[in-house]
Amino acid sequence: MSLNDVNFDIGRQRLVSHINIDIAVDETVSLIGPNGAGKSTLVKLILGLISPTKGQITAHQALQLGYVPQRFSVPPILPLRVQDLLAQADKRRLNDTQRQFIFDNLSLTHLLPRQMLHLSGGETQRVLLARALLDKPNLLILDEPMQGLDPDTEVWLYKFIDELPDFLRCAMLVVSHDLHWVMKGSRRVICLNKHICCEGKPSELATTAEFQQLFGHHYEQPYVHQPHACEHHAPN
Ligand SMILES: Nc1ncnc2c1ncn2[C@@H]1O[C@H](COP(=O)(O)OP(=O)(O)OP(=O)(O)O)[C@@H](O)[C@H]1O
Repeated sequence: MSLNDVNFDIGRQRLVSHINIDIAVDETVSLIGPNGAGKSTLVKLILGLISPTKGQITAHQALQLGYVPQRFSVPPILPLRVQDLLAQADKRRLNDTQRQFIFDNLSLTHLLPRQMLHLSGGETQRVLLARALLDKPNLLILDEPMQGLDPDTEVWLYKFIDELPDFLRCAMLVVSHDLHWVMKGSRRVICLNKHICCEGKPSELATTAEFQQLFGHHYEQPYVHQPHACEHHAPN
C-alpha cells in the first residue's frame, strides 16, 4: 500500500497534505498525532471511503483490508447478534481450525448469541477484531484499539496483536494516542499534523523538534536537539 503525495480537501479546507507513506508486507506502523491532525481522514483514504483530491493511493491487487473502527454503534431498533456480524466474514479465507483459533483466543463462543448493542467496550473490541481477522487481511487497520479498555485487557490485546500466528500475520497500521505503547511497542511511527511532520524509529523520533513540540511534555526522554528538514505546509 502506497500513498503518493496525497491531499484531501473539503471545500477550501485542506484536511491532509502531501502524504507519502509506504507500508510493507508484515510491517507494523503506528500513526500518532493530536486531535484534528487528520488521522481518521487518512484511514478513510486508505479504506477507499473517500478519494484523494490530489495524489495517488496504490495497493497490491490482492490487498485484503481489515478494519477495527474507533467506534461502533448499532441502532437500538436493529437487532444484530455477534454471530450475525461474524457471519459476514468470507468463510473461504480461513479453514475451520484457523477460525476456531480466533474464536478461542478472543473468547467469543459465549458471546455469539448476544446482541452487539449489549456488549461491553472490551467485548465489542474483541468481536470487531475477530470480524477483521476472519477475513485474513493482509493490511489490518486498528483505530484506537485500546480506547475504553481496562489496563489488563490492554496488555492482553497488545500481546495478542504482537503474537499473531503465522496464518494471520499481516501489515498493520495502528492509530493510537497511547504514546507509551507507540514508543515502546512499534518499530516505525508516523507523526501526523495535517502533513507528516516526522517519522521513523521511536528512538529517532523522540529527539526531533516536531515530536518534542507536539508530545514532549507527555513523553519524557532526554532531549537532544536535531535540526529537522520538515517543511511545514500551511493548509490552503
Ligand atoms: N466531513 C468533514 N467536513 C469538514 N471538516 C471535517 C470533516 N471531517 C473531518 N473534518 C475536520 O478535519 C480535521 C481532521 O479530522 P480527523 O477526524 O481526520 O482528525 P483526527 O486526527 O482523527 O482527530 P481525533 O484524534 O480527534 O480523532 C478536523 O479539524 C475535523 O473537524
